[in-house]
Amino acid sequence: MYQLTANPKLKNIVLFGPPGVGKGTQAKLLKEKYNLVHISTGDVFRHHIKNKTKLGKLAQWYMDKGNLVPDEVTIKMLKAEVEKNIGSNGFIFDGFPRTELQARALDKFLAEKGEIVNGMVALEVPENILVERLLERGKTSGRPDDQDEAKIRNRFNEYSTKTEILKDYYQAQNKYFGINGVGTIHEITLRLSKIIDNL
Ligand SMILES: Nc1ncnc2c1ncn2[C@@H]1O[C@H](COP(=O)(O)OP(=O)(O)O)[C@@H](O)[C@H]1O
Repeated sequence: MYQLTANPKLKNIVLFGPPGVGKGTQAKLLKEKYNLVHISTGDVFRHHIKNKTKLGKLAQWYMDKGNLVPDEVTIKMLKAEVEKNIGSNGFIFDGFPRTELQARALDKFLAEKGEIVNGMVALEVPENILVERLLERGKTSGRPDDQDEAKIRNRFNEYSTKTEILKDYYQAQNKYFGINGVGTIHEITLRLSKIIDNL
């Protein structure tokens, strides 16, 4: 039903996968290729933390522990980011939704605008490789949540208990597309593009 009202040129993509899987790297490349607006909830929160806003202070309390920021706060922030970019070709959501409540909120919010999530593209990489990657990133990223193995493990725990089920949520709508996330950056961009081209 939503298909009829949605602008066929618009593409709203959810880039999905566990911490450290390479969503940020790929989102930046795909954003250029498809002329989409990239919204990384992690980046937006870090921006608020850097600028010491009220939202930043609140988010930091959760992020520093490797916990998810509460849904209510995250959804409000995400909506504001979308509103700032109305009229774009579409969005790449990176790090959102991360809970079923967020996914429902996104569907509802987009439907109000006559839009849909066209597809969730997921990068799949084994967890042991990811922990190594995150610790490596922690040496240069300056991110406190990348520097401590206990925090990293907690992020995976949040992922497996709250986020992973979104695979089922989108699969039920025939919108889940998983790809192997091990390979060169270029190989992975090609794998993702093949899916996006057919959405
Ligand atoms: N959609 C979201 N819901 C709740 N918390 C979020 C969300 N997106 C980001 N965060 C918070 O920001 C942190 C870092 O996010 P991000 O940079 O996307 O990390 P990662 O590399 O772990 O995928 C998360 O661990 C979480 O605390």
